[in-house]
Amino acid sequence: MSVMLHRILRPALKPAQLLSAVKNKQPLWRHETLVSASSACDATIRSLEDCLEVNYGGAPMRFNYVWLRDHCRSDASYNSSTNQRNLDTASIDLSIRPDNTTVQDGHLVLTWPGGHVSKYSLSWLAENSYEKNKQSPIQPRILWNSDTYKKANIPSAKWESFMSCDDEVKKFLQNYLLYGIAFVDDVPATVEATEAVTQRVSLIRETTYGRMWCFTSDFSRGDSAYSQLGLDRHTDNSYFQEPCGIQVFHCLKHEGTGGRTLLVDGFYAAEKVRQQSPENFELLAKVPIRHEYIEKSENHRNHMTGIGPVLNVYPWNDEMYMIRYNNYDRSVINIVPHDLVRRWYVAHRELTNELRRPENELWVKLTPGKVIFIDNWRVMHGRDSFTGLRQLCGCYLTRDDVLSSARVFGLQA
Ligand SMILES: C[N+](C)(C)CCCC[C@H](N)C(=O)O
Ligand SMILES: O=C(O)CCC(=O)C(=O)O
Ligand SMILES: [Fe+2]
Repeated sequence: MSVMLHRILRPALKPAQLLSAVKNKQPLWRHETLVSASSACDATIRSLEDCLEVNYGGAPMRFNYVWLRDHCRSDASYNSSTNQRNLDTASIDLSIRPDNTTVQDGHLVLTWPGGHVSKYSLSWLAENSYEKNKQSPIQPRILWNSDTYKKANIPSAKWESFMSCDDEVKKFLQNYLLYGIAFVDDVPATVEATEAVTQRVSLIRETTYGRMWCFTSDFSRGDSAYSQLGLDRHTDNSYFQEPCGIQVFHCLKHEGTGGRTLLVDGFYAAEKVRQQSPENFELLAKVPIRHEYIEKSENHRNHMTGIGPVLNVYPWNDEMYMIRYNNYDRSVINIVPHDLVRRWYVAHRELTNELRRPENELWVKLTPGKVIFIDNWRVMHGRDSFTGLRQLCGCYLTRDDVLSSARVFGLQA
């Protein structure tokens, strides 16, 4: 491939400095090197003062020199079989600049002072540039209310194919990532089959409630879930520092009335608050709230607390990643000054009003055979009060493990 090198010479020094520079053998000119490669993967490169500008297709991309040295993919710098860095980042001169810059066969090739050569494929650079990534969310989602969810007509996975076909699990995970809920139908109404379905997705997270749990309204634990009472929308484990990422439910039996499951997209409601009153959104994203689970019975002793804002937002792009909303388990507010407390209640009321809009409520009756996976960092669940024997089994999963499964399938998560 032919590579054309154009040197654009620009005075780097003021005339008065020139003389001493000559004496001290310093470079007189700062080089802005334009490298244009005439091939299918045309790229032009400009060396700027503190970064390299790469024009390759889309918008110009800028890469800091230390970043480039740090992200060198040569064997000495990076172990490509473990995908781990070998290079000690602290050994890089923070004012490093390459001595030579070229484009060869779709690669940017840099020669560093001392002779080390780094090669980066242009497509890898484009994929990993700030310019490419600044626009996209960490996790793409489709926020919903009852109507839009129903209209989307998302198919449930089916037990048979789910258990035998990876592609079925991939489709299921894609729906789960986008909507925060997903269903598997025709599952045998047993704890074992529920466990098997879950394990197709990921690891089960054991908690104080057990690994696989099966519960009914017997007050076996100190929590209203173990009653026949209706439960308002909430997320579980708000009293964990890291609430479980997923909740799995399978209703194995119900001989009675009521007991439908309520689902509400918490992010949909919170986005409404963000649009209507950014200051309330900010309060919900900043004010620390404690949740607590205190259990003191013959068989169980627990005292868990989790502290964090109701809305958890990535600080670099304001994207929401977790909502912690459970009015039952919310603990004493005692680390917030009174005037902020007043404003927080106003913000909390606005969010609650949004969460309670009937058009945001998706009601489903869980029946034997239907397993639901709920994103417990996003979608709230609740239930009608009920009569009769109702047996629910399920488990929790850790979010990291589920997202890992999704990425292994090539999904963005
Ligand atoms: C699901 N399972 C019945 C096992 C536990 C229920 C835990 C309920 C608790 N109030 C919470 O919101 O975390
Ligand atoms: O009984 C139900 O449908 C759900 C109860 C509940 O909120 C829970 O177990 O986390
Ligand atoms: Fe719950």
